[in-house]
Amino acid sequence: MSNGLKIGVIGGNGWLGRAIIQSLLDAKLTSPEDLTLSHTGERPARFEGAYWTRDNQQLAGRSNVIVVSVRPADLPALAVDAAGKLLISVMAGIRLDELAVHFRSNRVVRAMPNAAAEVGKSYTPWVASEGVEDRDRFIVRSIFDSCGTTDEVASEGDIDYLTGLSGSGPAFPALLATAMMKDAIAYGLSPDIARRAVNSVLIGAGRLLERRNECPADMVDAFLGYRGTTAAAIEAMGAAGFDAAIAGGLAAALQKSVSMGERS
Ligand SMILES: NC(=O)c1ccc[n+]([C@@H]2O[C@H](COP(=O)([O-])OP(=O)(O)OC[C@H]3O[C@@H](n4cnc5c(N)ncnc54)[C@H](O)[C@@H]3O)[C@@H](O)[C@H]2O)c1
Ligand code: PRO
Repeated sequence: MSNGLKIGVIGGNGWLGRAIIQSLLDAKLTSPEDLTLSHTGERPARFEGAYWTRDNQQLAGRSNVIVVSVRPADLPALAVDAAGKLLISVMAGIRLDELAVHFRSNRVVRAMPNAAAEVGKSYTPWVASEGVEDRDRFIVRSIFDSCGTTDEVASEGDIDYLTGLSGSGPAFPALLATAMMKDAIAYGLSPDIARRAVNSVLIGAGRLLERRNECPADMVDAFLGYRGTTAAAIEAMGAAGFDAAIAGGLAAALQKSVSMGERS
């Protein structure tokens, strides 16, 4: 990335904003001096050297790329003229055409990172408006590569679907782990042992998938083929409606993403 890229993050003290900023700094994509970050309330004591402001128009004036990381419900109160700037929104549900009108920019990108940006492991799909140029695409890819892996996708419909699948995704293994913890404690294991066992399973399974880089179904098939305790568990979970529960959850997230865009 060339020097001189000035990035502004609106909502820079939020959960996702902080994770993106830390990833940018860790990847040395930008220096703190080239960052302008906005906040509400007291000035945050983090990202030393970055310029913090409560004035989002000032942030726009100091930046050539603006990342909007406020809650969708806070968008109506956020008045910023970003004409001539590349504007990247990570807000769930908010459409490209609304972003273009609201921020007065024809170079807008709608992206959907996830909470694993905090550890540089987000999957971030994005879609761009017609005005987005090749250099803008390079910048968007560089920003989200620094947070993990990224793909430009074909349509906003894909982003709505992926908002549930990968945007919300880190919550789902945590949900599975919580169910496993409850069962272990009901069986009589101590909470400490149960937590260590369950967390190790999640971390180990993630590493296995990462190293083998195979389709998860291949891993499931390998366990089914073994015809032991794991196969017994997989078959019982399937019979109890495991796949249907996942499909229902993803459908609910998709519906919510679409409705958030319609309401705003
Ligand atoms: N957290 C996630 O895992 C995740 C994943 C994907 C997408 N998103 C999207 O990212 C956006 C931010 O989510 P979050 O989880 O970081 O929320 P958050 O509530 O933690 O952070 C939002 C921040 O924006 C600040 N803010 C609100 N209005 C502001 C304004 N006018 N100027 C400056 N700052 C302002 C708030 O004070 C807060 O610090 C949301 O739109 C959400 O849909 C979040
Ligand atoms: N986290 C935000 C939400 O739950 C947006 C996608 C994931 O709404």
